[in-house]
Amino acid sequence: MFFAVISIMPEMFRAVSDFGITSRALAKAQVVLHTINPRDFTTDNYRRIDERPFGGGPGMVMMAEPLEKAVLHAKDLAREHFSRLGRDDYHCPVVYLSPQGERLDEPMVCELAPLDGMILLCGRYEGVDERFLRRYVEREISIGDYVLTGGELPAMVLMDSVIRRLPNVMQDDNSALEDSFVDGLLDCPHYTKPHEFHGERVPDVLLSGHHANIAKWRFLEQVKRTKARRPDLWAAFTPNKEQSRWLKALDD
Ligand SMILES: NC(=O)c1ccc(NCc2cccc(O)c2)nc1
Repeated sequence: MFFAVISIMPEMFRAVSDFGITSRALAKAQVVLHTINPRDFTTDNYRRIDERPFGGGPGMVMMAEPLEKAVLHAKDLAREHFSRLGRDDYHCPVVYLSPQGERLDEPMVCELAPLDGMILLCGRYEGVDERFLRRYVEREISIGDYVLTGGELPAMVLMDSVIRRLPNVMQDDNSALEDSFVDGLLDCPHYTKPHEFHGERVPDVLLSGHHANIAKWRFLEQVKRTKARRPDLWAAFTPNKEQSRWLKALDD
């Protein structure tokens, strides 16, 4: 998967490129990451990328022109990348991370993971000149209803959530399938060694080796936890046939 991030703080992306599963995905060339600094596309001596907002008000706004040169460069990198793969039919949308965006959730991650790539625009300050956004941005995404000092952490959250769903990236591809939210419920409790921790033992069913009982126990634990913590998810949940049978047993 191809990623190009446009950011005035490209070093922040070492968090993705130098650590963990995302760095391994990069090393195995399952993921390509380019960082592009709009400052490199400025022409004045001060390398200006922001200016005071028209109409007054606090803070600064990111200017359209350096961002335009940066995004056109990102598109060139994408074209080169995919032409090396003999492909010219790729789709690599420009995505802007902002509190005004569509809320990122697991269904959206599943929708984004199959994309050929993404060009991620990380805003800072008060935001970006609207004329640039209207001309170049295809998707605006928010990771939650709060404001951060920049779009870099949201961009890394988005990248991480997508990269872990790529085939052969996780230790066990199934782990991404059994996450919280994947089946519309929160995840069940997990246990591992030691068998006893401050006198608290592991639930017997998990030591029974009886896989059907274990699956049922885990599902019912998911249900209990989702009902208690996320009634909104529980209200939207539609059980499959087997889950409906297990639920009936719960009510009996
Ligand atoms: N919730 C998010 O995904 C998110 C994204 C970015 C961000 N900060 C940069 C920024 C960018 C644009 C406007 C703006 O007001 C702030 N903060 C939070």
